[in-house]
Amino acid sequence: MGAPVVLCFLLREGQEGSEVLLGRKRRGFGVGKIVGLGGHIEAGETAAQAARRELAEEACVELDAAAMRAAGTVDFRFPARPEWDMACTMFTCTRWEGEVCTTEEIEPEWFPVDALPVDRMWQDADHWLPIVLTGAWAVPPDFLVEMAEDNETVARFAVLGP
Ligand SMILES: Nc1[nH]c(=O)nc2c1ncn2[C@H]1C[C@H](O)[C@@H](COP(=O)(O)OP(=O)(O)OP(=O)(O)O)O1
Repeated sequence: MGAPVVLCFLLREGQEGSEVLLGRKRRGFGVGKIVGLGGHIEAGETAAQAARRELAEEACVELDAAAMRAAGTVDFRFPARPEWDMACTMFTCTRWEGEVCTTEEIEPEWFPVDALPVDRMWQDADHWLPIVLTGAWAVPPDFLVEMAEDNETVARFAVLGP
């Protein structure tokens, strides 16, 4: 299993429908890409606690724990770079306090759920993110993403469950 990480997708209703908060990564892993907000789960933290800490650190918002919904998992595998493997737990959240801000880590931006910036994201996001964000599942889905030798192209994608 890869390093435990979390992603949390804030959702709001815009004029054209549902919108999600993503952001341009300004440093570290995936720099330059549009990514979900989140990061590594620290020792002693639950995934939900890590999501609240990361969203406060990366985007200045305090999530309302009661408005967080478990949204599945992604097992990210990088066979050419196994130290990059990550076991990702996901949440959506529809209520928070504070104004979204830009930090050293990320420049957050709202996108319509039906027009995700997939050309500027990790190539695999197109496979799983629309499913996660529609929320049209009763049980949160579990995905497997295996990257090719270049650590960018998707070699294998699978929905493991439910
Ligand atoms: N193939 C992939 N596609 C994708 O969309 N997101 C991926 C991915 N592989 C990893 N991620 C995400 C999951 C995780 O939340 C994030 C890890 O990057 P982090 O922001 O945690 O890394 P950093 O080391 O820059 O920062 P910290 O954890 O804050 O130290 O990358």
